[in-house]
Amino acid sequence: MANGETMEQGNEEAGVGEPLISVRDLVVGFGDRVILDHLSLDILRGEILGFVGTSGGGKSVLTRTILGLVPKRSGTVEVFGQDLDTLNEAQRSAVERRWGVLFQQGALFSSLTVKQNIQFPLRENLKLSQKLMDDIAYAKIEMVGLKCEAGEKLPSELSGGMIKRASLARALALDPEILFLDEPTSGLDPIGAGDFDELIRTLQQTLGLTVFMVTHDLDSLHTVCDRIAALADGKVIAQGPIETMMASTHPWLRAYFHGARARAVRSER
Ligand SMILES: Nc1ncnc2c1ncn2[C@@H]1O[C@H](COP(=O)(O)OP(=O)(O)OP(=O)(O)O)[C@@H](O)[C@H]1O
Repeated sequence: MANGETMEQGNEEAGVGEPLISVRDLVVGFGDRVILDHLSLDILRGEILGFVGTSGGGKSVLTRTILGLVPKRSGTVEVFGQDLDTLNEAQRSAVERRWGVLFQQGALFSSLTVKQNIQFPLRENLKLSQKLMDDIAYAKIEMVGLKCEAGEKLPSELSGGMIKRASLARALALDPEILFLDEPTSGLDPIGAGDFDELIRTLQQTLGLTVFMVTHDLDSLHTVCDRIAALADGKVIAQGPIETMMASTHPWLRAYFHGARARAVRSER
């Protein structure tokens, strides 16, 4: 949070909806290391929230904790107004169907074609005819800007950018309301990264998605994020639109948003 700013003020500033995900007082650690130390954060309906922080600071750990993949020591995580700890298995699966995840490495199944990868969550969660599953897979392939021939290819036959798009298509298979993206543009050249950012923005606007995006990419932060939250020392130290982050006096934020790389990005814009 910027100096003296409350979370509510930050939300109003961004002009977006109510919290879809609320994290309160979250503590996560491994052995005697505390990674997230009483962290609180809201992800608001309809926004693209960029999440930045030092390398190894716990950005992926937060994502994985929200998704229920890492146990927490204390605190609460509410998704769609429900505390995941209080849900039974069926209720939890129902919540999980409402989010899509794009992990850093894409994580496609290497022995399945793109089409089969996209159909994997459909098979796991729904009973659909093969024809309908094919129609859905090709609709998602088109949605992410791939040619329909890509559906028959194995991940090893795709470029890095195509793998990102195919992984995104799989994350969209169940028409999620919220997308979690872990460094979606890492490994892409600047043009590929810019195209991918544009795709995320278009999908967010046309599908009404909420997006939580862990990123180091200053271009993405400037061009597609409605709000940014910054993690340091296990806590969210600032959040708000890019202007709020740029105006922060916190040393890490100053170095990040005003350092040599940041100046280079701004001069290109
Ligand atoms: N399962 C685990 N067991 C032990 N330590 C872990 C585990 N998962 C993550 N960590 C540690 O937690 C810390 C935070 O990791 P995390 O991957 O969340 O960082 P990050 O902010 O996403 O970093 P980067 O920007 O480099 O991807 C790291 O020191 C990591 O080694």
